[in-house]
Amino acid sequence: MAEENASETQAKNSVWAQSIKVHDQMAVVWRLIKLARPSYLMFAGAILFAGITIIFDGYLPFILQNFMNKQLNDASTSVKAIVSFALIFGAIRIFSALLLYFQNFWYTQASEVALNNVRKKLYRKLHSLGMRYFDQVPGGALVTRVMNDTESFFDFWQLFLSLIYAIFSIISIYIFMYFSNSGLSLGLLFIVPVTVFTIWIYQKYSSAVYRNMRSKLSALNAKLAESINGIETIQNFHQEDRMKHEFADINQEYFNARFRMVQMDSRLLGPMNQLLLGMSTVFILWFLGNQSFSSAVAGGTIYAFTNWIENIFNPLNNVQQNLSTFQDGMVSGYRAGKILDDITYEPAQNDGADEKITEGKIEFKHVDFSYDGKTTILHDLSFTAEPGQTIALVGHTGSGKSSTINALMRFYEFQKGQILIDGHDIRDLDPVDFRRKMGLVLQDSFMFYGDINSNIRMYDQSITDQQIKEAAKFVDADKFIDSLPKTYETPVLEGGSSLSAGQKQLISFARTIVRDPKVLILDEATANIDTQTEAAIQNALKHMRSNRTTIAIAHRLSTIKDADLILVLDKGSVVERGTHRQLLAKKGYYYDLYKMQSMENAGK
Ligand SMILES: Nc1ncnc2c1ncn2[C@@H]1O[C@H](COP(=O)(O)OP(=O)(O)OP(=O)(O)O)[C@@H](O)[C@H]1O
Repeated sequence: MAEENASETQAKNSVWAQSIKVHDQMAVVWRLIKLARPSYLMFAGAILFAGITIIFDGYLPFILQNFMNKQLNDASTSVKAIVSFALIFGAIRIFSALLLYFQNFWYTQASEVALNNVRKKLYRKLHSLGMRYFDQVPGGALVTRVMNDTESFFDFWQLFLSLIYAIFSIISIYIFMYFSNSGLSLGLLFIVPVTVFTIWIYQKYSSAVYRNMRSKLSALNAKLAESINGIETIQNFHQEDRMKHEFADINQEYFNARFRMVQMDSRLLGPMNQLLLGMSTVFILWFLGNQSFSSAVAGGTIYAFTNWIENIFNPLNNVQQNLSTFQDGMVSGYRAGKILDDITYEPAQNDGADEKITEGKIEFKHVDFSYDGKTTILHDLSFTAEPGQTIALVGHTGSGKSSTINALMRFYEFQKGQILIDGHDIRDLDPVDFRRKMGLVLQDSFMFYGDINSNIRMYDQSITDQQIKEAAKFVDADKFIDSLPKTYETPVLEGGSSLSAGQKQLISFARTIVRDPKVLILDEATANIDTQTEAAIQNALKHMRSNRTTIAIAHRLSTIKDADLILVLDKGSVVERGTHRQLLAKKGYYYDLYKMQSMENAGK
């Protein structure tokens, strides 16, 4: 029940469920036009061709009218006159078909180029955003925004063309009709307000139905993502039936929403247009019939007017059928705009920051840190790591160990105090040098699609194969790599699912050490690793730490007994500090922690 409420709340909170204000819609339209900037020239060319096609569409019935009224009624007309008419008519048709081809080709091409640009722009923007942003927006939602939402921009730009096409068709056809029969053309103006009204009504009702449908689709996607991501837990806790029922319920709601949409489209659009077309034709026949009592009405005029009227309704039909695209474009544009306008950037360095890390001395001076600017997580944190020293951070879960690393690595901005490296304010350090000299090894090392080589080299071509082998040897990863059939060329899947947790750790050690960092930051793995690999890892860590300043998060206190300084954290404050011996002698917080772990280990 709680789960159902959660998905309902999610559906209600989705952008689809909320109507977007007219002012915001205009801003989105303007943004979508601006995003298409790299394709302006191609769009303009396609629109120009569309303009010429429109004029031909209006002109052809006019020539036919003249032909029928003059040539066909004139007994003295020559074969030459008829053939030249046919040639002109045929040439215009062929030219118009060619223009249509170029118009479609250029416009679609222009939309593709614009789409490509938007995707690149969004991706670049995501990489400029800080961790704080990713804490707030789920990864699945971002994939939808960069991939699916941008697809609807494509349709939106197509709709834009059909709209321009329809407006210019109507104007041009009315001009031709006016020259053919001014009274009748003015009478037919009634189509314009009626059509605008129909579109308005349709838009008003369909937008609610459409938004409802899209919010159900979002909920359905979310349910699917949840089932795939949580498949292990679902199977483990026998949740399959519950998930199946919940999915079936949301799927049914989506079906119902789609059904309402189809019902509405088929009720409103097609029949309404047919009705209007019928009424217009009746009006033409009535008007010309009436006129024929006072003066002769030529057959060509009737033909031309019925043709023109159809030429007005065709593009209108096109626009109406794509109106749901407008809703799609609005919401997608709104969501993409939110990413592009987001200012949750990575913490910035000071202007002209170019100081380099040379020794690796680290100082925290009265640092306060908060993720959201409201709850302070680290309070008045101070410590110094002299070059080559190892500082260990210990404490219960949630005590602030990872947060200390997050502030030191500049993943998040800290609010108060100072962090100095080699005496320089951390904000004055050259960002490229900073990332290269600070070697971070996380608990969960991410593996990229490629092979072991590329995962160690990380696409830095200045690193040689020899250096990769030396780094692997240094961290004791060479033995397991050499035992694989393809050694360093062994393929690695995204996430490293083909490797064990310990092997991934060793590769990530090699990845860090090959860059020869000045400072090592370790988040000790808590994953269960077999004793042999564990010994290899501990050995590698010892090796890596020698001659490097190391800040290590230690979950097992036995691994940091030799640290130069141990900081015991509790609720973001240092409650004890000293060496292993000093802290044991104190018989305080650390002593209790150590005792507890020793007892746990003895019990195993
Ligand atoms: N990205 C985040 N956004 C907001 N609060 C966070 C974030 N990460 C951690 N916190 C909060 O900061 C506090 C300290 O968490 P931190 O991850 O630093 O603890 P830790 O000592 O590393 O814990 P563990 O040993 O479980 O990894 C916790 O209260 C946690 O809820």
